Amino acid sequence: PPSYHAEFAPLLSAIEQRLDLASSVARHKWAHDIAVQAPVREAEVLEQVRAAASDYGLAPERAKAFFADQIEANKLVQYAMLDRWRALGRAPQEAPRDLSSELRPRLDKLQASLLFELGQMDHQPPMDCPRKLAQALAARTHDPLRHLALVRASGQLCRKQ
Ligand SMILES: O=C(O)C(=O)C[C@]1(C(=O)O)C=C[C@@H](O)C=C1
Repeated sequence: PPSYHAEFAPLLSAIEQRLDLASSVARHKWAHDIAVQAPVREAEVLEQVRAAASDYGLAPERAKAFFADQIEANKLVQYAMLDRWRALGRAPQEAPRDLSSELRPRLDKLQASLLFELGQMDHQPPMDCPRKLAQALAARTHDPLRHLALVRASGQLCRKQ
């Protein structure tokens, strides 16, 4: 049993929780015909994590780079979902959840656990990080989009500098 990559589990779970909101964000953007890219909001998120970084033993630039990857992964999933819905000519029936009153606050709430788990990992970096991470990602999902999103989100995990 591949328990040797268990050390990645808490951080990857936190990453996945944030990615799980991407399709709801895309659903809102489809309903209101809003662009995926929201530069002002991105700058706000990155500034928030820079400011919070030291509470988790992280350098501001490390926290920022990690979150820039989370945002890129989120957009990857959003673009993929919108592409599917355009091809089908419709999105799922579910009522869209509101971006500013519901979804962004939920994304904000996940910041703490992501920074905490990144801090834990950086405090004790796994040996042979890139290979173990790849194995952990492979074991985590068989969904191609989800796998790609996780690869993007963890792109700089093993590169502390
Ligand atoms: O808040 C949004 O509009 C999102 O799409 C979420 C998010 C993020 O991952 O935080 C992703 C893309 C946007 O450019 C800004 C922020």
